[in-house]
This record gives sequence, C-alpha cells and structure tokens, in this order.
Amino acid sequence: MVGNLHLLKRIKSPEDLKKMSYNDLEILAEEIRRYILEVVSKNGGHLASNLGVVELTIALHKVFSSPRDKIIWDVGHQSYVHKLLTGRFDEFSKLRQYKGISGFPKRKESIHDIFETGHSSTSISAAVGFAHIRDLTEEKYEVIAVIGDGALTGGMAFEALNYAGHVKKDFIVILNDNEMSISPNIGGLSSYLTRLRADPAYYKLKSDVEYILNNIPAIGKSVAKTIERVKGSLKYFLVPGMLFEELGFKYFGPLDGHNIKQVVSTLEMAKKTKGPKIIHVITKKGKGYRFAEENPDYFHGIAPFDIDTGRVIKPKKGPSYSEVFGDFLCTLAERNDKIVAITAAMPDGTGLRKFSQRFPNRFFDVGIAEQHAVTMAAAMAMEGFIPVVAIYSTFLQRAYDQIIHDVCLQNLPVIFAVDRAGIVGEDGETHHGVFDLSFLRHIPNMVVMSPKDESELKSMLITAVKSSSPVAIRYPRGSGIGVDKNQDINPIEIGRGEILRKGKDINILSIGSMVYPSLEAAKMLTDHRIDACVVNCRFLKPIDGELLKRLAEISPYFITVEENALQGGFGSAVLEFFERENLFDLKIKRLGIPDKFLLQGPRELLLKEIDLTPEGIVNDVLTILRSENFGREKTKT
Ligand SMILES: Cc1ncc(C[n+]2csc(CCOP(=O)(O)OP(=O)(O)O)c2C)c(N)n1
Ligand SMILES: CC(=O)[C@@H](O)[C@H](O)COP(=O)(O)O
Ligand SMILES: [Mg+2]
Repeated sequence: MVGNLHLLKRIKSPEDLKKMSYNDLEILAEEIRRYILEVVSKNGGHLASNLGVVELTIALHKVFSSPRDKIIWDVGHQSYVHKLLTGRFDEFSKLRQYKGISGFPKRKESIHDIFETGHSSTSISAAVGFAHIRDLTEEKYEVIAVIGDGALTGGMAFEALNYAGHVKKDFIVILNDNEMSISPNIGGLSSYLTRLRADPAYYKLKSDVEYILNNIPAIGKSVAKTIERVKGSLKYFLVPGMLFEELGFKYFGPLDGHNIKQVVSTLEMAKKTKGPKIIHVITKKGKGYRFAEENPDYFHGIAPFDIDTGRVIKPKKGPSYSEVFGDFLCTLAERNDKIVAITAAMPDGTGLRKFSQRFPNRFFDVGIAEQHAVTMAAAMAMEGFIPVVAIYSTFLQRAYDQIIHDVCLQNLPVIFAVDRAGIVGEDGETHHGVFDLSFLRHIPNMVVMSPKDESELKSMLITAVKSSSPVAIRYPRGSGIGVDKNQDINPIEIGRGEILRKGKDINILSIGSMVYPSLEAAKMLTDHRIDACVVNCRFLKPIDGELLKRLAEISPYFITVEENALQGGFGSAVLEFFERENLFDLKIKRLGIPDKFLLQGPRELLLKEIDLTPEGIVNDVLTILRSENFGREKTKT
C-alpha cells in the first residue's frame, strides 16, 4: 500500500506548495516518490527519470508561478511530478492508461502543460519563442526550459543554444544532468559536463588563481599584457560552464538537484539575473528506489513491476521484433564484416545491445541525433560499408531530409531498420509510428518493405544486405507470432508479394502487422460464404504490380489493410498503381489509421477503436459487397 500522502493530497495547485516549510517540502518529496513508484509499478512508465526530478520540480514550482511563468519539459517523460503538483493527483492513478492522463505534457490536460513534448531537444527553441513574444507584447513572465543531459545532445538543442545566446533573451535553461540518456550518455558534451561536476577544489582553484593574478603588482606593460593573456586562457580551464558562457549564457552550478533549498536559492538568483541563464543541476536517475538507482536504464521506461523485487510482472512471451532483428544482425555481421550498426541513443530499445558487445568497433551510438546518424550512414555506405540505422519510426521523422538528400538522392545502400512502426501503445500520439510508409514511399530509389512476422523480418534483412539501394524495413513494437524455427531464411525477390490464401470474391491486400488479421478476417468471411483472397504484399515499394493486375482479373473488389496513416500509405500506393494502369473499374476500400492523432492505450484497444481488426475488415468486406449487390443471398447474415 502506498501509505499516507497527507501533504500531496492537499496540493491542488502549485500555490499550495509555496506556503510549505522546507521541512514539509522534504516530506512532500518523499510522498511523491512513494506515489509515483506505486502508480508506475501498476501502469508502467518512465520511472527513473521522474524519481530523479522530484526535488527539482518542487523547487521550480516554489520559485515560479505556473502557468503564468512557463515551464517547458524537454521530452516530457519526466513530467509526472509536475502533474502531481499541478492539480492532477486524482487522475494520476490512470497515468498512461486508455482515456487516462498522458505520460507526457498535454495542453488539453492542464493549463500548466505549456508546450507538448515527447520527442527530444525541443524545449530551448520553444522557450526562446515564448520569450520573443513576451518581449514583443511587453508582458512579464519567466520562461524555463528543463532539459536532460541526454536531450542536450540533440541537434535542435544546439541550434537553440546558439540562437538564444545571440538574441540574449531573458530565460532559464535548467540542465538536469544525471549522466544518463536512456543508457549512459555519450559524446564530447557529456564528457564536458562530467568535468564540470568536478570536486569543490575546482572552485577554490579558480578563485585562488584569480586572486593571485589580480594581485600581481604591475611591473611594466609587457608583463601586464602577459598576465592578461594568461588570465584569458586560464579561464577556459577554470571557469565552470565556460562553454555556455561563451555561447552567451550565464552559467550557475553545478548544484545538488536533490537539495531543495540550494536549488530554490539558485533559481531565485537566476531570476534576478538578466539574459539567458543555464542552471546545471546534478541529479540521480532513479533516486530513492534501489532497483532504479542501480539499473536506471532498465527503469527508464518500465512495464508494470513488483516493487519489492523490481521484477516485471508479465515477462515477455518471446523475443520482440527488435531482439530478433538485433540477434539476426549479429549473425549476418559474423558473415559480413562490412555491416555496421548505428543507433541514436537507443541501443537497448532497438535490440542492438548484443551487436554493440560483439562488434564494438562496428557499432556507433551517436546520441539523440537521428539526422546525424542518417548522414553519417550515407558516408559509410559510400565507402563500401553496409550501415544499418535502427531508429524508431516516430524518431525517424526527424531525419526526413537526410534520408532524401544524403541517402536516396545519392542512391546509397543504407538499411533503415524502422522499429516501433504502427501503434505503440501507452506512450501515445507523440510516439505512434504511423507515418513512415507515407513519408518513405514517395522518395525515389527507396525500397520499403514490412514483414508479416519475425521469420520474414530475417528474410527481409538478408534481402536488404544484398541490396544496392536504400532499403527501409518497418516492423512493430513487441512480438508477433514468433520465429518459425523450421522455416528456411532466404532473401525475397524485391517487389514480390505472396498470395497466402486464394479466393475469387474479394482481394484483401495487406502489409506487415496487418497480414495475420487479414487472414483471420478471410477465415471469418467463409461463414458468410465469401471466398477472400489474402495477399501479403511485403513491399510497399516497389509494389507488386503484376500480382495486382492478375488479382484484378479475378475480382474487381479490393480492400487494403495497413497500420499506417491512410494518407499516402500502402492503400494509396495501390490506388495510384491502378490509376497509372488505367484500371478504373475496380472498387477499392482502404483501411488504416484515419486522419487524426491516436491517443494512448493498449494497442489492441486502439486498433479496435479504428476498426483495424479482423472483425473490422469483415464488416468492410460485407459493406462493400452488399453495396455492390454482390451475390445478394451470399452475404446475408
Ligand atoms: C528525437 C528523439 N529521439 C529519441 C527519443 C527517445 N528518448 C526518450 S528519453 C531519452 C533519453 C533522454 O535523456 P535525458 O534527456 O538525459 O533525460 P533523463 O531520462 O536522463 O532524465 C531518449 C533517447 C526521443 N524521445 N526523441
Ligand atoms: C520517452 C521516450 O521517448 C522513450 O523512453 C520511449 O518511451 C521508449 O519507448 P519503448 O518503451 O517502446 O522503448
Ligand atoms: Mg539524463
């Protein structure tokens, strides 16, 4: 049981916490930790990141007046404490659940959620935008971007820092440094932050040296000049946060992010300081829950778990698509030393952890830098290597131009392992990967495919490795029917679909995760005496035109089924194909994701909501055939 939450329950808005003593704030922090642990252990969620920002969030709401002052949470996965302090205690038990509150900031949910996030590294740009308009309209409020050390590795964050230092707007960047992205953070900036976390002697050294230099008696012009030069170069080594200072920010820190008093007083000081400020706060990811402190990457985003043991309650049935992908890539890499793998800060999520251990020289974690990952892969391909870039569908959106401009335009054989394609579940609308078929298929030279199951994923990977052009393979979160151990894994002819079930009444064309539900629908249709043909198209591009034409000769009725936005996706490709072929007498219905952002919830439930289920397919088949007066008596139920 969660125990007494008497202080937390009293907080209806941040104003309530402003009146509390520091002693009570410490107790409040403890209650918040306990409650977050309790809810996330049941619902799953981003536990470690939230446990790390409890005191920081309390301090922010003590010093600033939300929503007048605008607090922007980068990525937003660490906004649970903020939610609890801004009047959402009652709804919090439904965190990440269907129709419950989101795991990310949502404007519809609260006036305190100023800017929606989910993808990384946007907060500083948003903050500068607010600051510009505030000044233009002569309003008075503070703007605060809270960004993690991981999110700071993203290109957008650098672009925004560069710009913000230039325009010198009054606003604050809180750099929440826990030395972790999802996995340990990487890169030069991360090493720089590590140096900044230096021991207190560092400060002493700085002030001592400054004192000595300032007190050397002036003995002639040239000596004075030399001293100035020495001071100038020493400051690079001695002034904390010099990099940020040079960019135009006033740097505060590093400070202990779990010391509410210290954070509050620094925030107060920053508030009084003009221009852009950066406050470097050191926190511990997973703070207060032993298992999360010891294993913050595992508890970054966790499924429901047992609090006492830290173990996930429903362990996965079998390996996920990501694991099958990662394992099989290792097998292929054993045989082919040209294969290299790239991740943008997600070695575990993408299944590349084993690859990184077996082939450390051929594995590259670039940080949260999808654009950089793709262009880097282009150059590697140019040098005769076979780069495999594994990125979640939703984050690949970041690298759209790089895919076109650096990879496809030069027709380079980069393999895109597009993970988490389709509905991802509880992370909700920022994370569903439902646009990739649409944004990849119109790019010249690109081959786009999607496997119906894990065995086919392996076949597609072999196919991709042999390809001389860019290839994208998209596959869903979690697992499918599993790998068929008896099945030989062979390459697939590019652009060839397969008929899985012959039928003369209607053609159900499906791709990827929708192939098995289509087969199921065809089985159900036999009860209506409808004989449906089911095709696993496998390739969105090039689409199997020959097969489509043959099918059109058997039946003019088509249903396309895809777990992707209807606009511009697989169904659209089929329509366009028939239009190109001047085959206008066909009846084609497309099933997929409608033109709206889907909310959070279990994938099965969300699919049901939009009728992307075997039953939904059956209903559509019946509607089409009935409206066509097709075999009237046959379709009677
Ligand atoms: C563009 C983009 N790429 C990848 C991710 C996946 N992701 C979510 S949180 C995270 C790590 C963030 O680290 P940090 O900002 O330091 O936050 P922490 O969890 O350590 O508090 C990553 C890689 C994302 N949300 N957005
Ligand atoms: C916040 C974020 O973007 C990631 O942590 C994401 O939630 C991971 O998703 P998976 O759980 O599907 O790996
Ligand atoms: Mg971090």
